[in-house]
Amino acid sequence: MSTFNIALLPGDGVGPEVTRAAAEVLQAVADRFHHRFVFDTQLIGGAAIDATGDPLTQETLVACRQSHAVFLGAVGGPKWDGGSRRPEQGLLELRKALGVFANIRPVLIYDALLDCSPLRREVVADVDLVVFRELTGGSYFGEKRRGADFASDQCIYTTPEIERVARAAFIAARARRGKVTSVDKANVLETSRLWREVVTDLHAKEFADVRLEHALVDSMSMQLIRQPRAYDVILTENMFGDILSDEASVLGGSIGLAPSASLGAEGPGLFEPVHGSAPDLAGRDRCNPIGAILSSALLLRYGLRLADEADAVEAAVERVINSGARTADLGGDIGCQAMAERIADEVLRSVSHSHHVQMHWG
Ligand SMILES: NC(=O)C1=CN([C@@H]2O[C@H](COP(=O)(O)OP(=O)(O)OC[C@H]3O[C@@H](n4cnc5c(N)ncnc54)[C@H](O)[C@@H]3O)[C@@H](O)[C@H]2O)C=CC1
Ligand SMILES: CC(C)CC(=O)C(=O)O
Ligand SMILES: [Mg+2]
Repeated sequence: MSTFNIALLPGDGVGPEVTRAAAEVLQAVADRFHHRFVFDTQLIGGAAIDATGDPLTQETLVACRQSHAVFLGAVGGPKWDGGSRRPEQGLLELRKALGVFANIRPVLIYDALLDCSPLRREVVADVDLVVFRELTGGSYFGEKRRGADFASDQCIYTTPEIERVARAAFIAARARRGKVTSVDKANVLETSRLWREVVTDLHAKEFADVRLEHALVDSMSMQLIRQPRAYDVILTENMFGDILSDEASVLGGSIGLAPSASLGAEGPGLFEPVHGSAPDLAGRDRCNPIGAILSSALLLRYGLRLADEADAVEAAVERVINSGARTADLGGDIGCQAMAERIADEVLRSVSHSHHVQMHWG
């Protein structure tokens, strides 16, 4: 029996609900596959500010560093808006401290949910794409200044920062359909001009077998919903990736379904749903836990290298969706907890088989 330490950071809003759901499914995996998962629950975000004044405490950081993988729910909410310490700052600091520069956001389309997307069936059917978002650079991390009548957020990218996330995207593309669309704003931004040069050079030197195209972020955000099947791997910088991946989640039917994995060169990965703390749903058992549960599948695959176990979770999610179970965001009336229980039960009964295209990276 192998033992893995998993740090759980529930955070704020629906964060604790979806974290509980993911932990329940992970426990089912441990039972079904005879592993031992030791969960260490720690504060982050607004919950950490309330308890300690700090959105990321040293205790939380040490627990994360000592773990094999970190699972995070969500942070933020109106309670802390306008405060001097922001919950979101804790998450940004954690990403930086763990060095998780590549944020991988697969967009999953379930046939049974095609009608949940506001887009036409024929537009979203068979979409299979993944966003590689740079996660520890750009304007979220540059110097912030605020004067009486001005504010600025500096956006800096270095060549190594661009190269390492681009390399991850090219490697993923090789294992998929062999195409990378690099998104920037090179007609306006100097950082984007460097981004385009570095991606082009790396492609020529190491990945000439992969098809590379460049797109400007404004037209990309239009094409992504007009012809999403045109894309395989979308590579982009931090803020553009944040925005495009929320947009892309609409293709699958709900942001509540969308998972993510954040990986670095070494150390534990960070796994979190794409959505935020959804204050409108918090504490009501109304949110969809599937984005979190699929993030726990990514934790198994990339964080713990347990591919069969990850397949089992993904297959269990698909079977439960195919059975007609729907949370409110998808037009149903099943609660977050009941949905998690159904998926955990399916995991316990599972033999591993999954149709999802696997990414091999990290
Ligand atoms: N990774 C994180 O912790 C993130 C935190 N945030 C924070 O979350 C707070 C709320 O931000 P919003 O802009 O409202 O984004 P949000 O993603 O929390 O919610 C946007 C919309 O999606 C819905 N939604 C989100 N998660 C859902 C789920 N699991 N099931 C069903 N519906 C779901 C919400 O009800 C809302 O209508 C803010 O404080 C923001 O800073 C936002 C994004 C990411
Ligand atoms: C720091 C987070 C609130 C940024 C975000 O929206 C995300 O990572 O998806
Ligand atoms: Mg976001």
